[in-house]
Amino acid sequence: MAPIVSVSNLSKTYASGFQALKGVSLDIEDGEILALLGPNGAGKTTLISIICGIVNPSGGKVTVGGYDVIRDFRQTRAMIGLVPQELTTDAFETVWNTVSFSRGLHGQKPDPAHIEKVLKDLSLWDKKDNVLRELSGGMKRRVLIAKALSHEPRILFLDEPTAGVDVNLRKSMWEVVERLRASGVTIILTTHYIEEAEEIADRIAVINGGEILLVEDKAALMTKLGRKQLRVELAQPLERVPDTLSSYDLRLEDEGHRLIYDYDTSADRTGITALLAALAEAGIRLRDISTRQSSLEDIFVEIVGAAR
Ligand SMILES: Nc1ncnc2c1ncn2[C@@H]1O[C@H](COP(=O)(O)OP(=O)(O)OP(=O)(O)O)[C@@H](O)[C@H]1O
Repeated sequence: MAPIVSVSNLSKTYASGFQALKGVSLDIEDGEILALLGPNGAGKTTLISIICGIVNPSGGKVTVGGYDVIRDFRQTRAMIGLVPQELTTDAFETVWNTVSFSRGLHGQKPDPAHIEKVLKDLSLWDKKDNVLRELSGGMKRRVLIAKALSHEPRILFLDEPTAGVDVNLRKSMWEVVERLRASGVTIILTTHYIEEAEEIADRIAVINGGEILLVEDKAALMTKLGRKQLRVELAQPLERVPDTLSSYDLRLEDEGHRLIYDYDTSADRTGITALLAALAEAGIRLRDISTRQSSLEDIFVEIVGAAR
């Protein structure tokens, strides 16, 4: 099936001369939840702003549902709902009017039944006649989601949805996201919380310095999570890994004081027994041994660090 969003060789240089995106290519599948993970300033907001038609690219191409985001702006914008980081709506407008107006802005005919459903789904129904400035921060965030869903988009972008949000709201937001996914909506969320990506995403893309470093199924990343590391502290530092141990994929750390061996806990043979025997045979004396489970956090730090 053709991807619902296709980004190819996208670049963005801001007027200041800063290059925020450097040849980004990414396909987003219909119906998936993709987490776009990256540190501050990585280019996440720039990327989704271009897909949503808010920021113009400097080069490259983006299609949404087969339409070009620049040439066919109306069609692509109608398919997309965007939940921005901050609320910029009129503080004196009511919840009902704000959300209904948003539907109209996207060229859709009024549909009070749909607006009612969206407000009920987001537990905002009893606040429908309140003006926005009377709402708590968490409720305002839910209004942002309601606005983004007002025109029944096929694709929903959530930019840092849980920054500064309490645990309860976070949970209820994930329930909403799950329901939307079940109804066939494609969801892209940006975050720098790794646990968040781990919890909810089907696929994870890591972006840093305006470049996509990795796009992978979460399940595949989880397999990497299943990997462990044997850390051998040496009595005497080694300058390099001896040739007799070259059949093992070993790394030296801490100026030769530590040997690192990565192994798969689910494999029939981890290779640990043979490795320890080989170390003894090579006359290498050990001071200590420990094992460590790698996490998505480690993988993230590793790939972002390696790219620097
Ligand atoms: N209008 C602009 N003019 C100049 N530089 C900009 C502009 N908007 C963003 N940038 C720069 O582009 C880079 C990427 O910004 P972007 O907002 O896309 O990052 P982000 O990954 O969303 O970060 P965060 O996690 O902090 O929201 C940053 O270095 C930022 O300073």
